[in-house]
Amino acid sequence: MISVENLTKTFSLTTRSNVHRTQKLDSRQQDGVFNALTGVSFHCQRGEVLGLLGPNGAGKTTTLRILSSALKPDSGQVRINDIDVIKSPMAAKQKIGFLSGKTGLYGRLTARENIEFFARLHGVSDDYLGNEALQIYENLAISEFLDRRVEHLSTGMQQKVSIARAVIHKPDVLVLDEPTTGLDIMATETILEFIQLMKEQGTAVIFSTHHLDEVGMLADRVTVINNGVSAFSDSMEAFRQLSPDRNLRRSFMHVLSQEVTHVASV
Ligand SMILES: Nc1ncnc2c1ncn2[C@@H]1O[C@H](COP(=O)(O)OP(=O)(O)OP(=O)(O)O)[C@@H](O)[C@H]1O
Repeated sequence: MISVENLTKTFSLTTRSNVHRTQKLDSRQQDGVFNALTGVSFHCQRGEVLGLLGPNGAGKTTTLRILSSALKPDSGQVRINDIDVIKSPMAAKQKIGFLSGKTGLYGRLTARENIEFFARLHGVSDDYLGNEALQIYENLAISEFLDRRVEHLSTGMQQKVSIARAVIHKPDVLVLDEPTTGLDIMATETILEFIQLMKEQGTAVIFSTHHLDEVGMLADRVTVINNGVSAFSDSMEAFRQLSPDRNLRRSFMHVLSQEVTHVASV
């Protein structure tokens, strides 16, 4: 189980590039700082999928980077079972698999070399790589491409290799930042089926997306981040009930129009 409580993160806007990033006037910007997160909380149990929604710039990637310990929050807590992710990032990295927006694969290495390099850093055995790992490759439909250099693979194929790399050390929690953005229907389908499989195997999966149909298909829980705050965090059923006709787009728009936050206590 992963629990996230009251995360806050402020970026300093001292460099030209940072100022440029938030050029559009945003109420979160003041006195040379940008309050990207001011209160994000949610949780996801073993064998659950949580869909993380929010408009552009809401704070989804910032939140997910904190979960993966790529970024430190100013305050708040992230716990995976009994591990405090912020205090013990190395222990947490063993428990979490993270797919970020950029693939971060080495183009001149093959897909297999990329995955195995990462696996060995996490202490994965050769025996596992020669046996159980083959099922992961099969499930992601990358078996035939494993010995090609990553730079020669399509975007969808690279994304699937990145996902294989994120799960090769058997993490308890899988965090995927917009895993299907820019992919074709076939690659998207494979990735959605893979998320479902991870859930069935007991992994807690958190994925951010702008595609409400993906959330409708897979998610047990929904968190909506708006302006750096979790404006809604509850079950899929509670999210559907926000709209009289259980329409996800209308539920989403309803949350964005509300000042009052709805965060379930359990
Ligand atoms: N290093 C930084 N310095 C200043 N501002 C930043 C920095 N990183 C992120 N931000 C700002 O924080 C806000 C939240 O960004 P984030 O990438 O988390 O949004 P997001 O919800 O993932 O958006 P999208 O859906 O467009 O990917 C944005 O306004 C962004 O410009």
